[in-house]
This record gives sequence, structure tokens and C-alpha cells, in this order.
Amino acid sequence: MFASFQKKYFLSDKGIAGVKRGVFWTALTNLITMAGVGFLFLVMAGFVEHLASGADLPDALPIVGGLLVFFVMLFASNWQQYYYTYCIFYEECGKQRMEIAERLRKLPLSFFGRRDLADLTETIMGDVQTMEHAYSHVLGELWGAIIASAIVFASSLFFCWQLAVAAFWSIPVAFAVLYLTRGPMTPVFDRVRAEKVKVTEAIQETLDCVREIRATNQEAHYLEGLNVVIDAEERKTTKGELVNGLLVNSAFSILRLGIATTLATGAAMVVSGQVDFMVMFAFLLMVSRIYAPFDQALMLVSELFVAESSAKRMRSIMEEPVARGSEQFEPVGHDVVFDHVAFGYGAGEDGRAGEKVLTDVSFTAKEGEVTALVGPSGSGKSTVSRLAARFWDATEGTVTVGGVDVASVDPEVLLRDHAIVFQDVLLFDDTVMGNIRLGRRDATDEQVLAAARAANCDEFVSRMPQGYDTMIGENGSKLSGGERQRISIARALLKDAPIVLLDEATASLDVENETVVQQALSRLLAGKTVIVIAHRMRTVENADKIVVLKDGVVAEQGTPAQLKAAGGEFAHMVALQKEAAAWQL
Ligand SMILES: Nc1ncnc2c1ncn2[C@@H]1O[C@H](COP(=O)(O)OP(=O)(O)OP(=O)(O)O)[C@@H](O)[C@H]1O
Repeated sequence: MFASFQKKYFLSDKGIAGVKRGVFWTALTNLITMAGVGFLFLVMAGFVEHLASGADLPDALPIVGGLLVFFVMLFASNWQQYYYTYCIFYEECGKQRMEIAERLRKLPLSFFGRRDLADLTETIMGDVQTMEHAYSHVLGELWGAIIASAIVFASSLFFCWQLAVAAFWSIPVAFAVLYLTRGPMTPVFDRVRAEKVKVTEAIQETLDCVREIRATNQEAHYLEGLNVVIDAEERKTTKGELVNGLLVNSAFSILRLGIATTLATGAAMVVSGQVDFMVMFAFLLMVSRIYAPFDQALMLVSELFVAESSAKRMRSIMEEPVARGSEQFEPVGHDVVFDHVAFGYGAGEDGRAGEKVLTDVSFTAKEGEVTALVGPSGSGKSTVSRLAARFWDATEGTVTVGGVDVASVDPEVLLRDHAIVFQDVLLFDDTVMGNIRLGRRDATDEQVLAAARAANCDEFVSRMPQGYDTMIGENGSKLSGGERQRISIARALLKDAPIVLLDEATASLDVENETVVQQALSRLLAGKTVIVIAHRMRTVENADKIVVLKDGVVAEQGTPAQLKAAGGEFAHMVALQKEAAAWQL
């Protein structure tokens, strides 16, 4: 039973142990509270007896002692309950977030192509938060209340089974009503969540595109769009809350009907002489207490239904197959060989063929040489370089590094041999030093500085207030495009990996900087397998080999001189660029 419960609510072993303890301590707290009521009832019965028949007043000392013991037990039990129903779950949910983030890190990039990023953000933040609240405020409370009331019900059967039934019948009925509404309510909650994802998406988009929105004077249009999705979310949430409120209040009313039935049954039994008035009074006192622990559980039980859906979404990420492979990677040299490779984004998923973006691509990028990929926009250059680093797996043919099929190697192990400079440089809100050190975590300061100097970072970093210790803002917002790219190059240089993938590495540099960085690159790339993507023919004229891609196929390959002489695609591109360079405004 606990195993399916653990799976249903996506709990770790420690989490399920916490639930068990939380339930135990909540039940005990409820029982101690009930025992306190019983104790006060006995004291009061003593007073009533004194008033009725002049019996001795109960002794004060045992009463004070009893109350003291009661308060100490209640405090201790409450404390344990608090720890096991709250503290443990904040830790549990923190761990869940980390587990999901870790899983996402290992998932193939094709997964992110299929899944909406706002939806994933909502799962990591919103769904985990829902679970956090459900675990801490509902699970323990609910089961603790159920167990405590079952024990009290069983004991009260001995005193008067008719009154016990009259007092307790409403608890299972109230829960049954709520449970039956689970089916129709789940789609309502799912719709509310879908609207929330839309709001997150719209806000993310607005923030991501804030520059473009300003530049095109689209503020009013975007705000209007944002308003529409926020309004829709508000409407769906209000509707969901109203339906939920209606059901919960019906359950509350049914629960409280137990007081009326206890009173009516008790009165009838007292009148017919079946029970003593004090027994009826004791039952009335009990019903005034027994429903209280259910109040919060009833109000929030719908959160458990929502939490089930949240757990399902989290499980779907955790069950997503990660890109696997051997951790043993012993290539012979680092030639990168594409052998009749075909590839389509989305191929193989949900049985889809995926539209081919590469067909029958074969070439070798030799160790110690620079292989340049050129071709029109959309011809597949970036895709080829991504396949070399196993960001995706080829759908046909093989990509090998030093004779080893990359599809058989663990992606993390494979990437240790790759240094990559992307077209869109991603920087972290850290110091310049910290950002470069991402290339190699264990690098000394001297090694980081040497890489930075080689990438020509010194010039702009020396103008920064704290030099290499200056924080560069979120995604390097305080840096120019060229500066960001130089940091990224420094990272790659520091990594000193045998294979280097440069994607338009020098696109944001001015002529002066480009020359310096090119020199640094050619010095430091010596001996490596370099695959460079460049649009500008000037950049690739010194390459050892050029592979020209057109519509996903290799149109031609050879040295720059051979290709120019052949007068084919490459020669045509060189001529076009010369023409473009001659243009004047
Ligand atoms: N993540 C993706 N999902 C689906 N299709 C993609 C994805 N990335 C690229 N494509 C498509 O694959 C084809 C090749 O794209 P690729 O980025 O490899 O071309 P490219 O030659 O590098 O282009 P550019 O020079 O403009 O950067 C294009 O048709 C593109 O639309």
C-alpha cells in the first residue's frame, strides 16, 4: 500500500517515512487533545456530582498535575507533528526540484524540442510547490485525523454504539462526497494549470523580447496580449475556486450534520432512559472536538487531487529516457568522421519520421586540421556540428570520433573532449573569472588569466571596476556582443579539449578584434580537430578543408584552392561575398 502511495505522490524513501511519522504524530496529537477533553469532562462531572448530591469536590492537586502532564504531552507531540509534516517536506520538495533539474540536464535535446519550456518551468516551480503544500498541510492532517477518529469511534462503541454511529457517520459521507467529485474536478484543475502555463509563457516571452518590443513600439500590443491571458487565467481560477468551494462547503455541512444527529439520538435515548444525560453530554463534547481536525483536511483535500496530477507530470519527466552510453571512451586519435549520416529533428519520436534536414552526409574532419562548414542559411551547418557532439543522434549512418561511434558514448563523457563556442553566447550572472572558469572547473587563476589574455579579454576587462572579479549581470547584460564572445572563446581555450566546434565564433568582433582573436585561435587550436561554421569566406580561406552544404547534402568538399578552382558552389559564394563587400550605402 505504501509503495503505491509513494509512487502516486512521487515521494522518496525519506519522504514516505516522513509521511508515516507525520501521520503517527498527528493522530497522537488528536488523541491527546481528545484525552484532554475527556479529562476536563471527568473534572466537570465531579463538580456536577458535588452540586447534585453534595459529594466531595475533586482534589485540586491531581487536576493541576493532570493538566500539566496533558500540556507537556500536547506540546511534545505537536512539535514532532510539526517537524514531520512541515520541515521534512520542505527538504523533500527541494530534493525533488534538484532531481528534476538533474534529470533535465541528462535528457536529450530532442526532449526540449517537444516540450514547452514554460510548462517545464511550471512543473519545477508550480507543481513542486503544490506538492509541498499538499504534503505539509493535507497528507498528515488527513490521515492523522482519520486514524485518531477511527480509534475514538472504536472506543466510543463500547459506551453507546447508537450515539457513536450518530456522531461518526458524517465523516465518511463527507469524504465520499468530496472523493466522488474528484473525477469532474480534475479537468477543472488541469485547465487552471494550463492557463497558468500560458501566463508564464507570455511573461517569459515579454521579458525575453523586451528589446524588440521597445524597438518596434509594440508595448501596447504586448500588454494587451498579456492582459488577455491573465484575465483568462483569473476567470478559470475563480471558476475552479467557486466549484471547489461549493463542494467543500457541502462536505462541511454534511460533517456538521453529525452534531444534529448526536443531539437528536441522545435526546431520544435520555428521554427513553436508555442512557444517562452525562453520557449524551460526553458525546456532544466529543463531536464538538472530533470534527475540528477534519476542517483543514476537507478544505485542502482537493489539493491532493491536484497533487496527483502534479506528481504525474513530475514522473513523466523522471521516466523520460536519458541519452545513455558507455563511460568508457578510448578513441584512437580525434578524427571526426560522418559516414552517410541522415538526420531529421523529431525523427523517431511518437513514431514520426521527422523531416530530413541532412541526407547522406559524409566527410572527415581530421585531427590537427581546421574543417570549415559553409553553405546557405538553413543548409544544416549547425546541425552537423551538433551531431558531432551528440546533442542529437543521427537517424541514419554513423558519426565517429577516433573510430568510436558517438551514439555509444555517454554524452557527458563525450563532451569532455569537445570545446564549443556557440553563436549565441550564454553567460552566467557571475564574475568574468567565474564565467571563464566554466571551461575547466579546476583551472588555477593563472590558467584562467592566460586563456583570457589569449582570447583578447584583457583589453575590456582592465576597464571594468573590479577587473576579472567584476560581476557581469544576468547573461552578461553589462557586456557588448564582442566581449561576450571573447569570454566564450576564453572558456573554450581554457578547456583545451581535443575537438573544437566554433559556431560563427568571430561574428560579433570588429575587424581589429577579429584579427587578434583569429591569431589566438590559430595558435591555440594547433593540433586539434576543429570544425568551424562561418558565413564569411574570408574567415575560412585558411581552413585545411571546406565542406559545402546545400539543402542538407554535401554539395562539394576539398581545400579552398581546389574548390575555388572547381568553380562550383564555394567559388560562387566567394564571388557573391566579394560583390557584397564592394557595395556601398
Ligand atoms: N531545433 C530544431 N528543431 C527543428 N528544426 C530545426 C531545429 N534547428 C534547426 N532546424 C531546421 O534544420 C534545418 C537546418 O538548420 P541549421 O541550423 O542546421 O542550418 P544552418 O546552416 O546552421 O543555418 P544558419 O546558417 O542560418 O545558422 C533548418 O531548416 C532549420 O529550420
